Amino acid sequence: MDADAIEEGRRRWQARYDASRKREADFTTLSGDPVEPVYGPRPGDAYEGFERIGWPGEYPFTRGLYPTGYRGRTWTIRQFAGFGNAEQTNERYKMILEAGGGGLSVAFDMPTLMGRDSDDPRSLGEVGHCGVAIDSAADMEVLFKDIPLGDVTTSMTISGPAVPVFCMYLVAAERQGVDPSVLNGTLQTDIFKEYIAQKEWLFQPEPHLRLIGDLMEHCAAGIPAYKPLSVSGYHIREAGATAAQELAYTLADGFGYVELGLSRGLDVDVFAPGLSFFFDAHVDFFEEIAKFRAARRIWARWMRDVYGARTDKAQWLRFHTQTAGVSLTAQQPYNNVVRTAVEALAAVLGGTNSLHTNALDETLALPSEQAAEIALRTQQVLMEETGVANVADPLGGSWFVEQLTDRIEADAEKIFEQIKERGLRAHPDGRHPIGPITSGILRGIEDGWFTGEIAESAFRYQQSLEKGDKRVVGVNVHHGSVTGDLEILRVSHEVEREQVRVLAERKARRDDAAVRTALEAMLAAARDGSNTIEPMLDAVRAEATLGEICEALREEWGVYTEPAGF
Ligand SMILES: CC(C)(COP(=O)(O)OP(=O)(O)OC[C@H]1O[C@@H](n2cnc3c(N)ncnc32)[C@H](O)[C@@H]1OP(=O)(O)O)[C@@H](O)C(=O)NCCC(=O)NCCSC(=O)CCC(=O)O
Repeated sequence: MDADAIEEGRRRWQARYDASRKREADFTTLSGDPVEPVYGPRPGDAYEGFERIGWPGEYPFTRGLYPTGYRGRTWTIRQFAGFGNAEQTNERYKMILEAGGGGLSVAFDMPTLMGRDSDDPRSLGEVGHCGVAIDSAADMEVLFKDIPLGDVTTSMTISGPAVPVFCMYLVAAERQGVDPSVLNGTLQTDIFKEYIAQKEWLFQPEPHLRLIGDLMEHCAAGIPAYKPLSVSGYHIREAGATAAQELAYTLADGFGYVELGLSRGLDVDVFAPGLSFFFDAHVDFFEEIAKFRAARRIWARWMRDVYGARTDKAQWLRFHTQTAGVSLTAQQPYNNVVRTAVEALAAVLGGTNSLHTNALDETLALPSEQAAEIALRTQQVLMEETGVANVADPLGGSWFVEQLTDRIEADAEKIFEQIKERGLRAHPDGRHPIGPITSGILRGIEDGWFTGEIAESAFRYQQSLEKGDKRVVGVNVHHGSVTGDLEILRVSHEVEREQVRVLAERKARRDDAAVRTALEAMLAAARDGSNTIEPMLDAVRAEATLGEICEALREEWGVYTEPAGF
């Protein structure tokens, strides 16, 4: 790009920056020297390929979504938490909010993630263990007791049974007297990554996609700020994918949901802002920063050029980041604080919109209160002390980071081609039921391609670790203990007994006939193709349990068994 065009862009950015609201904060270095809100080429210099880098707040958004970067608003500190019953988790949420957490993020226990009630024999031993147990709207009410749902953005990490759990959240809001249309938050929902990596699905892919389409329709029509899909690379990366695979599979999944929305006749400029993303911040500092920058650029280009999005918001890739659980070690666990800080810094330099920092004890158990607090404070140290929130995309223009960004983008584009090819194998006539990327994803799930590719990457990494080419302190180098014992959070089995008892009591009190009628109406909608959300809401209002709703749908739609493969 020639120098004049760069200057014109700078002036455009400056005008938008001047017109934007900034935080009341001291934007100088520790020594008191002023810093600019963003840096670019020296005035008068040309810069080849600058259109790929650009200015913050402008297409292709490589440097961030807002002209102000974090000067307008810092990222959301959103710590993922949940354990035991709704009451215990509610206490933890209040502690997080009092300590300066900016939003909530619900971790559900395994039975809830699988759409099963706490009294299901298959839930035995798991109730309240890796997250909070939620059986019905009544539990959801307790979970958010004294937390005004209209004022706090709430993320819920659930995908198989996302839609019924979302209905419980809506009903809890209704019972607080909050108008659902003002709710703001995020539901994970992303089912593609379940088949690809995390493996927590309820049905075949098609009925899941149908439910997701219902949810997108419902939110686009009536809950404009809510993000019904958090397209997640985190679990793909944690399963062993490389950075480029994480990026490409996740963005492809995002394209799949765009195709789903379009196939339902929704307006891309209306529903696309409801898609947000969730990435892993692993420990290779620069590669991660490059990944985040490439993610925004690829998404904006595809949204504009392939799917016809016209507004900035529909071209924006907004993302939450979690530091890499898989990088934490049980050996010398206090070192995990350092790893997490470095990973969090990469997320921030990559422009994350929201961040979870893992606690040092998470390889061993759910975080203790003390470990959870250190994790939260890690973000606050970055935010308040280091000056990283003063300048947008401070590594933009670094030869290394720009080249890494380009390379990861090119790798991702190659993977999109492979996915499209798989779609054509499934539909050689080019007539795709939902869209070309969706066909490729579904084919890649069916034939185990994604799983195989990830397994291959995980295997290669493990080999290099075992050979000593890759080094991890306390694991294959620098052995020995630097710390004493950790105090681990243990969730008592009493939680399960109590949850089962309360559930039985609630079931005894409710009107069973009303539950049956509501479930029948929901199944009728499932059969006739109309939107399932309203009848599901009625079932939830009647205190139908999560297990009852999911079981009814399982019976209707059948279950999914992964093809065997190696
Ligand atoms: C979009 C995100 C990513 C972030 O939403 P947030 O509300 O926190 O932040 P945001 O939208 O970026 O910002 C809030 C509002 O401020 C505005 N805003 C932000 N920065 C601004 C700036 N500089 N200038 C002007 N406005 C600005 C935004 O446009 C938005 O307004 P408007 O709303 O008006 O636009 C959302 O989807 C989210 O919260 N995701 C979290 C997902 C999550 O927690 N997942 C946990 C998974 S845990 C998991 O899966 C477990 C893994 C495991 O351990 O196994």
